[in-house]
Parts: sequence; structure tokens; C-alpha cells
Amino acid sequence: MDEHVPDPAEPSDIAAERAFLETARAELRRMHEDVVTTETVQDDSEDADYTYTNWLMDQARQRRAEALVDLTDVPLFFGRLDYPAGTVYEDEPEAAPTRTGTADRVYIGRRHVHDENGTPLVIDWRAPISSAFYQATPENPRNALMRRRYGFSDGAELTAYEDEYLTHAGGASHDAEPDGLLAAEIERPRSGPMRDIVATIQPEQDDLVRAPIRPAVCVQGAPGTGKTAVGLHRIAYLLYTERERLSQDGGVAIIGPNRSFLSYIRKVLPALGEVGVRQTTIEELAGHVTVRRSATAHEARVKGDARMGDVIHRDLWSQVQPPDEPLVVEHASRKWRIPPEELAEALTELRSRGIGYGAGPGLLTQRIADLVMRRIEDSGKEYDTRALGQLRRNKAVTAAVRRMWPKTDPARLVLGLLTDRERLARAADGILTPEEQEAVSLPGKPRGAKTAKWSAADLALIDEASSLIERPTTLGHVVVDEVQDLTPMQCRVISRRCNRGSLTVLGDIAQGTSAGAVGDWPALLTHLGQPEAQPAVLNRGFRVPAEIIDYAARLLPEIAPGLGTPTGVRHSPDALEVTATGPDALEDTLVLACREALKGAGSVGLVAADADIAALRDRLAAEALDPALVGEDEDALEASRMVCVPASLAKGLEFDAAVVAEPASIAADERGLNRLYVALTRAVSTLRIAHAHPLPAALGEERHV
Ligand SMILES: Nc1ncnc2c1ncn2[C@@H]1O[C@H](COP(=O)(O)OP(=O)(O)OP(=O)(O)O)[C@@H](O)[C@H]1O
Repeated sequence: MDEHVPDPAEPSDIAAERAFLETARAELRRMHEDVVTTETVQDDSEDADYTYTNWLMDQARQRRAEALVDLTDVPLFFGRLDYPAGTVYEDEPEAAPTRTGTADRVYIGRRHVHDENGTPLVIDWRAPISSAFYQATPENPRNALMRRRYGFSDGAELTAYEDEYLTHAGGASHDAEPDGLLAAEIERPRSGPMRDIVATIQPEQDDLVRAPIRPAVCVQGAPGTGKTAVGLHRIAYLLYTERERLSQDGGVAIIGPNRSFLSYIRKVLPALGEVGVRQTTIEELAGHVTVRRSATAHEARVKGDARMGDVIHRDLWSQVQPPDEPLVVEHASRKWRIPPEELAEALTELRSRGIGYGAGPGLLTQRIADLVMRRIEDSGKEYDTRALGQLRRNKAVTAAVRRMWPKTDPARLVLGLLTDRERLARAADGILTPEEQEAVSLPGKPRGAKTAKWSAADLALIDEASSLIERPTTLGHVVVDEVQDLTPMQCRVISRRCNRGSLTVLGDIAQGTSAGAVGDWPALLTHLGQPEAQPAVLNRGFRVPAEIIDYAARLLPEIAPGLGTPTGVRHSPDALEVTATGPDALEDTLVLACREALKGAGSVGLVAADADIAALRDRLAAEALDPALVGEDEDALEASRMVCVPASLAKGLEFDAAVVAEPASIAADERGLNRLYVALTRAVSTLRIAHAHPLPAALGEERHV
């Protein structure tokens, strides 16, 4: 095999690679030109069908042209795999740019580029052949000889590369440290939103990214192991392999914990060429009304419980009532009488068909009109063909239907249920205790659904009612991030929108902070309608240096016993500093830590208990550190390098340097230690902790400087 091993790197190699990059760029420009200058085959007849077809073709052409624009700040390729000559490009001449005397070179990039003859120059990272780039090892080289990863300057100029020989014949370089560029990529200072990781996806992540669209993929991943990155790249991958089917099935959505998080991730998919993906929160997905207050923890817990589904179901269907009296319908100068037993029978029959509540009034009207019609026929009386329609619109018929099967609106239904103690007691009898019924009741005496004091916990209830009335439209694929915070009722919001279990579930039980969160994987997956799914575990932390993750992991035995301990792939001995101060000196210490952190490159995040963050932001502003506040400003992460983060919104975010204020305050509330675990795992390079109160005991022995 020796003869297949490419020459070792030579100084001229960088120049040659840059030249190839230029060639690929030129070909991409040509592809773009081709699309722009190719006339759509127009049919100029007046026929409307052709006009529409032409319009569609034009749209497709414009989309394709957009996709082929060369983004000069995004490298066109990021890696290369070398194979024995002749094994990839069978008909390629020796002089082709992707062949040398000894090897066929496969360049991997964000999109496909080919030359005029159709020979590929850059292969899309999602194509089957590209999987070897992420998966090949010396033990299982997948026929490849060598993997090359490129380094680029900020201006996307190719400046370096790193080779990994995949044949044992490669000898010494087999043992070479392959992760230099990975570490450099992770440590590249952050400015603003999250970046894609397409150049450095790791094998365990690639397995999840490329898993088939079904069955559901579920990931338990420690902080910074790349769950969010996996979810986003998986969407791009599925859109590549199943684009048409996904669009027919209702498109793709990613559900994140809040708007700040969505703002943070919003640029990853567009950078991968995917712009049509819905990025939303569970509240937006379920939202039928305006949220005006926060629920108490107890209220959120009870409202999040799956038993609420039964209460709503019972309340809704209790509105369907058989009549006590006969129905008398006047038609064609005669009165027709339907006895109550017959009407009740019609109701029972309809209900036994398992129809949605919303379909009932229409079907019942039809059924009653049929009953009257049959009597008219039996009487031998002449009738005209419009009789059935007239009966359906007959006032006595419609009034009877309104009484037997009233139309309802989901928000009005839930409002009625949660503001009428007797009605709630009837619906919740044997399901909720009187004390729980008290907890779910809405405050005040709202006049209507628009003005009621809804909390976020009510949204899932209204969505439940809505789904019983009319089935919601489904999505082709749903990716749910930070799933550990969902209540059972919120899981159901998602489950009923998933098309035949096409779902990716990402979470970390240890980071569960919300009241009413399900708390364990088997229950979570059951509520999501995926009881068979088995969570895959990601435990290699990329974001957080080992020194920090080891410290934060001291909390795990208390907050998530049984969960494996994560490891950090990077080491940085000075990454962590814990400083104890007196209460009067705490703010000064934090300001100093932020000031120091700002001397380095990239973003700085100050994380504090929600109640403390506004005052700290004011102090940093007074010190001219120009802080932005997450939650107040949707673009906070781009607005300033210095960002203040209430602990409740820290989830999913990261900073080159993190400063954590007073862990005991963050840990004070319910699930506070979980919140602290989140806060302690946001740093890419350094974490500074300052405290005036004792640290929570679970952090163990203090490690002060
Ligand atoms: N293979 C990789 N190559 C480069 N960077 C990576 C890789 N995997 C993860 N990262 C980086 O590590 C950081 C953490 O990734 P991500 O936010 O996806 O993790 P997470 O598991 O969702 O974390 P959390 O649980 O804290 O939300 C990000 O900056 C991401 O770009």
C-alpha cells in the first residue's frame, strides 16, 4: 500500500491548495452564471397553466441562483480525503485537478461544485461519500488514504492544513495529534451567534446527524457536547436526503427554550444553505393567547401534569348532551317529531366513531336532517330536492344541535373550566385533589379569553383543547432542544405535531430547571409518543475545558444521580478561578473579573440569579463596560461583547469567558442546583466565580485563589 500514500506536506502545498480553491471558486461563479443566464423555457401562450409552470420554474431558478452565490467569507471547502488513484473518479484524466499520479482527491465543502464537464470539484458534506471524512479511522479507513483538514483566516484565506494518514503504512503520522484544528475551531473567539461545525463534526456526532429520518433520534448529552449543533446539522442533512418528502409532510421545525436561544442559533442553518426551517419555542407553537403572568411553581407543575389532559377531555365532551325533549321541525307545512331517544342514539353513534369534537355539529346536523327526511319519505309526501339542504338550515334543527353539541373555542373552553369552580370540580373529580383544583384556577374574573391572565403553563392546556376540537397540522420533522425542561403537557403539544414519529429529541436531564419538567428519559419519551426510543449518550464536552467541567460535575450526584460524568476534550489549567469576598466587595470583584475578561478576545458573559442581574448590569454600565442584557434585548449577543445573563436564560448559550456571581443565590430556588450547573458550564476558555456567601455544599471543598 506504500505507493498510495501521498507525498508529505511540502511548502508549495499551501500554494497549490489555494490555487485549487480559486479554481473551485471560478467554477462556482460559472455555475451561478449558467443559472442566471439560462432562459426559463417560457410558453408564451395565454394558457394559465403554462403561466403558472413558468412562474414555478422561474422561482426555482432564482432559488438555485441564490444558493450558488459565492459567500467570500465562507470557505468553499474545509477538508479533503485522498483515495487510491482511479477508485473515485473512474474516467478522470491524469491532468484533472482532483487527481494526482497516486491519489484521487475528494474535497468536502458546504455545497457541491463541478466543472464544465460535470466532474465534481467539491462534494457536499451531506453526500454519502463525505461520511468517510467524519468517520474514517486508521482502524477502519473506508478505503481512504489520508484526511486533510484546512485552516482558514477570518477572511476565508486558506492558511494551514493538518493531515491524518489513515493507512497503517502512514507510520509516524498515524499517531499525530489530529485535534489541533478542532481545538482552534472551538477556541476561535465568539462574536455573536453560534457557528456551524460542519468542518469538524466528530464521529459520534456524525452518527446522529446522519441517522435515518425514522425512528426518532434521542440524545442525552452533557453541556457542550454538541447537542444543539447535532440537531441543526441533522436538519440540514435530512433536508438534503429527504427534501421533497419533508416539504410535502409540512416542513421542518426546531423548537428551542426561548427567543434569546433562537436568536443565538439563527444563523447556523442559513450558513449551511437552509433558510426555510421554522425556528420556534413551545409557547409559540402552542400559543393561542397572550401570556400575561408567570405561573407559580406549584401551578406550573399541576398544569404541566398529563392528568390535565384527562380533565380537559372530560370537560369538553361533557358539553355533548342528549336532549330531554323531542325535536319538532316544521317543514313543508307540517310538523315532524323526532323523539329524544332517537336523537340520543344519533349522538352515541357519532361519538363511537371517534370523530374530533369540532366535526360533531356538522355531522349531527346532517344526521338529524336525515332523520326528518326519512319521516317525510315514509309519509309518502312529495318533497323537492332542496329539502335536505333546507332541513340542515332549519332553525329548530340548528338550535337543537347547538344544545346537544355546542360549538366551542379552545381558549374559551379552558377559560370556562379554570374560572368556574363547580365545573372544574366536575371535570377534575377523581383526577385532581381539591387543592390542585385551587392551584390551577385562573386569578380574577376575566371577561373573555383576550383579557384573562394567562400564564405560559396555560398554553399547553389550550393547545390540548384545540387538538381535541380539530387535529393540528403536522410537521415533516421536529427537532426539540433542551427537552429536559418540558412538562408532560408540553411534550404532548410536540407529539401530536410529529408526522409518524419523525422527531429528534435533544436534552440533558441534569440541566432540567423548570417546575413540572418530566425528569427522566423513559417518561419524557413516553409523553413524546416515543416509548421505544433509546437515548444515545454524548459525554465528550467540546465547549468547556476539563478543569471546569470536572468542577461543575461535582453537582451531578445530587442533581442527576446515575448520569455518567462528562469529560472535557480540552485542558486548560488556568481555566477556573473561584474568589471569596466580603458582601461589600462582591460587585467590585465581579466588575474586575469582567474587566479582565474583556482584555481577552471574544464574548464575556456575566451570569447571576435573575433577581440580581439588573443591578449588576447597571453597575457594569456605570463602569462603562457597555453591557447588553439577555432577555431584554433579543440581539444582546451581537449588541455587545459584554453580556449580562439571568441564570434562567443561560441555557444553550456560551461565552469565551464566563463570570458567575454568587452561586448560592443561583442555587436558592427550586431546582437551583441544576440552574447552577447550567451557569457553570457556559465558558469556552475561562470561568471566574465570585461569592460572598458560602458555596453550595454540593460543590464540595472550595478551590479559592
Ligand atoms: N465537532 C465540533 N467541532 C467544533 N465545535 C464543536 C463541535 N461540537 C461542538 N462544538 C462546539 O461546542 C460548543 C457547544 O456545542 P452545543 O451548544 O451544540 O452543545 P450542547 O450540547 O447543545 O450544549 P448545552 O447542553 O450547554 O446546550 C459550540 O460552540 C459548538 O460549536
